[in-house]
Amino acid sequence: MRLIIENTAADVGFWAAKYIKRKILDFNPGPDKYFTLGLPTGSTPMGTYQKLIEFYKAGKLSFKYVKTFNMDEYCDIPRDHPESYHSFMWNHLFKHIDIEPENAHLLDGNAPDLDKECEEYERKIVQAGGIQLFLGGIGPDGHIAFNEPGSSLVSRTRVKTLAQETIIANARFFGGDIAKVPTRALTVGVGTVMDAKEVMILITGAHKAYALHKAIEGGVSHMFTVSAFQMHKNTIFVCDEDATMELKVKTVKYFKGLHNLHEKLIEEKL
Ligand SMILES: N[C@@H]1[C@@H](O)[C@H](O)[C@@H](COP(=O)(O)O)O[C@@H]1O
Repeated sequence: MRLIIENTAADVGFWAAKYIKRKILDFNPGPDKYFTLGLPTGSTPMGTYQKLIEFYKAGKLSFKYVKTFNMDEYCDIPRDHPESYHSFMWNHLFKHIDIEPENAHLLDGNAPDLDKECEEYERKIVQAGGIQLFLGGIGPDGHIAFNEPGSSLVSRTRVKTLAQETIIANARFFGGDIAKVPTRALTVGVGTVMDAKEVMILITGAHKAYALHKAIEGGVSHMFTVSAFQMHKNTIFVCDEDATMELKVKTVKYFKGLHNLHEKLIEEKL
């Protein structure tokens, strides 16, 4: 595991975007070789998306040969609802870059047969050659995607009922009205994300400090699904100073000592 500690949430977004750019460029995608990127929604990745858009606009990065797979989508709200994850992704990323719309995959939370929709999604990921890099955020209860506490750590894409904590956390996007937050969602499983070649999880803010502590210093537990990534060969956690508040001094010192090594991961190649 790597833990990258940046000063601010904005620095986290910049670091993550530079890492994604570096990975895509190194992969050298083309018509016969698409780079597959897993993506989250939420406020945490917004800075990363903004920087990716800037790279695209500056001609430093293209998404023409990139396929994306989003982690999750609400059920029971229309696709064009302003708070659907479809709307979020189009507004915050896809409409600003050169990705082909058919390459930007999102689950359909209104599909007539939700189980079939989930099975199909898994099949599409396999067909695309698996995910190269899965970007994720976490909920304050340590959930990844919508894998709420108690989710199987080998779960696949499926329908989930949201935990009360998630509904409360997400009410801010629905005018603060808990009754308006959907109670079900489709989500990739922990196992689906674990299959990715690499996983990068962004954690920012003091309100996520306990979650970061549990994610990397606690044991692996299905009650804290992000902890599963302790068992993944290639996981990078990127956090800001505020999120380190519950970590041991020893942990912080160790990873800060690796700063120069971490900078090499995002170095621009000439
Ligand atoms: N399903 C999403 C998660 O994928 C996301 O990581 C989490 C955190 O969101 P935020 O980044 O806004 O804290 O929110 C939702 O629950």
